[in-house]
Amino acid sequence: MSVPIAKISTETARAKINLTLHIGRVIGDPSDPYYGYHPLDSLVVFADVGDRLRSEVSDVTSLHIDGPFGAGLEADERNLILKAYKAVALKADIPPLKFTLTKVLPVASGIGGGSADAAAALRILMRHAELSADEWQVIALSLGADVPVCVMSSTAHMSGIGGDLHGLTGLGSLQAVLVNPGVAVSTGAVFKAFDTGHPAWGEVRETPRPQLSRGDLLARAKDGRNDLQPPATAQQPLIQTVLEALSRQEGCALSRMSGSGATCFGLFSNAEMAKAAANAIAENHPDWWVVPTVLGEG
Ligand SMILES: C[C@](O)(CO)[C@H](O)COP(=O)(O)OP(=O)(O)OC[C@H]1O[C@@H](n2ccc(N)nc2=O)[C@H](O)[C@@H]1O
Ligand SMILES: Nc1ncnc2c1ncn2[C@@H]1O[C@H](COP(=O)(O)OP(=O)(O)OP(=O)(O)O)[C@@H](O)[C@H]1O
Repeated sequence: MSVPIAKISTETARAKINLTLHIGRVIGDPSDPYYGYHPLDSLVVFADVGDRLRSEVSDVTSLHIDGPFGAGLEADERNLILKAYKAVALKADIPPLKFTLTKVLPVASGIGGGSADAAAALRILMRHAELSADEWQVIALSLGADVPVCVMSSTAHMSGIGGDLHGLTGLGSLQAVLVNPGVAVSTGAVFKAFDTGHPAWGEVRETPRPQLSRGDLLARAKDGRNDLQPPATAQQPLIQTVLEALSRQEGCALSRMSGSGATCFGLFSNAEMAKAAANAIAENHPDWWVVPTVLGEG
């Protein structure tokens, strides 16, 4: 059975938000394939804001980037979209594709923009190549720990180093505001600081603390935390300023950092309160990226 080929494809690369992120002790066994990585346990939701990726069957594979955050990103072979293409091309016969990425999400900001772009590219490539579910999973994880969950792009419990996924349905949605203060944070550096900074951040468990397995999204979020927030804030104190700006807003039920930062989210009782909070923060900080959004739908 051959895969039906669409000449033009489009995908949205939605922002990934770690409502909770529990981290365990670094994998210290050099014979382990995930040596140097950390076991994690996370409740992941997706926002209704994201990058847009378009592809068109062409004579040669290329990438063009535009959009508000396009200038901060090179369109060369280091880009995760071209890495995804290359990884699939090693396994299957795929046509050259001309990709256009509209970069809406800030780069290196804890909301998986690069991972979501790679995942969007994989979803497009799935229309051009027939590989087994296991092969797609191996390719996704080889591109980044967040890529498999971004391929799913729906509410999930994530464990292992990021590749063990369990989809969660019926948990509804949350009104939220995302805020990034315009400072890039290196994921690897924050994990390193997490390792070396103890006991300042508390004791590191060998396996990460499990998630609450009942209740709605807000109850589950409130039960957990982001273990990377203290080491990231120590590296980038502006994160604390963002968290305070969010928690000061009327109706803010919870404020927390996502991923390795620096983007933080605030959860609000309703859409009006989220919009009012976003307007107030944007007015005080015109240089910050501030977006009211819905988390967990679709
Ligand atoms: C922090 C999270 O965003 C939470 O969702 C992810 O775990 C990070 O996912 P990602 O950005 O796709 O990460 P990768 O590109 O695979 O790894 C970047 C770096 O983060 C560290 N890393 C990442 C994932 C993990 N489970 N343990 C780690 O220690 C490693 O030092 C690695 O070199
Ligand atoms: N298409 C892309 N978009 C964004 N970053 C990319 C892309 N391709 C490669 N990168 C590189 O990947 C790195 C991480 O980008 P990304 O936006 O996924 O980080 P992040 O939001 O911190 O992720 P996480 O939530 O997984 O920690 C950046 O330093 C960037 O240079």
